[in-house]
Amino acid sequence: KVKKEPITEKTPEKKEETKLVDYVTKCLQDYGMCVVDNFLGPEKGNRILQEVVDLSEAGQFQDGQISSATLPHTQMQKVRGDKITWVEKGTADCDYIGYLIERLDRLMKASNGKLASREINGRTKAMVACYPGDGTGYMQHVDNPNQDGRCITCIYYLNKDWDVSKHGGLLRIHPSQLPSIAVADIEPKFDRLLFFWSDRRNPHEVQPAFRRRFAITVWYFDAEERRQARKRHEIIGAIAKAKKQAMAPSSSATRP
Ligand SMILES: COc1ccc2cc(-c3cnc(C(=O)NCC(=O)O)c(O)c3)ccc2c1
Ligand SMILES: [Mn+2]
Repeated sequence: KVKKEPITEKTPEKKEETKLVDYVTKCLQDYGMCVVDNFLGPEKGNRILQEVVDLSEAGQFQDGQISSATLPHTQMQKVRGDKITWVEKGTADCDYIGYLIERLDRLMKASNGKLASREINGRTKAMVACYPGDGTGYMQHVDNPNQDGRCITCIYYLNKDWDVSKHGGLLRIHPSQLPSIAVADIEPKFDRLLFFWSDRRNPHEVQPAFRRRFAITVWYFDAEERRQARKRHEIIGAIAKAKKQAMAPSSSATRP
């Protein structure tokens, strides 16, 4: 008697998610980056935007800027003009930002094992960033130039009716994995999700923004790289401690 196999009926959402996982993993493999538009839909997108605007207007953002010490003080060209605040799932008054984090975690968990040899095993909190629109941006940089463990940068944009020709604020990536194209220009559009490898494969910049520009970034960790980074950190800490002890005036020494 043949055992009747249960039909694993995939719900439409399940099918949707599998399709998205296949698209994201293939894109990251082939191009080192991936854009997903209309990720959550307008209702959820608007809820998240409202929470971010409320955070911004409640003065929750701190200056994220790093100023380039090399330039004379007068023309201090800010390396980075964004103001940031960190949000975790469960942060008060951030239920919809929490929902976004939940959806990203699910997507990354489902993508695990399909991202080259990377094993994603954790993430940072969500960094909510606001470029104030004063013409500041972020000079070309690499998110993770020295193997700190972060392997995928994931940015969710919240800017309605963004017109780069008027508002600037373009994200320009100079992908080293794609010699064929010089740059990838990504507009910070509402409900747009962007992934890219956080390491030196993707130097990028935020061009000067002339309108308030919101984004939420989560960095996902690669287990092995994170382990190595922690180990290096511990060794550096141990050396510093040993040095301090060696330099401290030893109590046993008799005062002259
Ligand atoms: C030591 O504490 C901190 C805290 C927060 C930090 C945030 C960034 C960062 C990195 N990249 C971008 C970016 O590329 N944005 C692209 C876009 O918005 O389209 C950005 O906005 C911000 C870098 C260093 C940090 C150090
Ligand atoms: Mn960056």
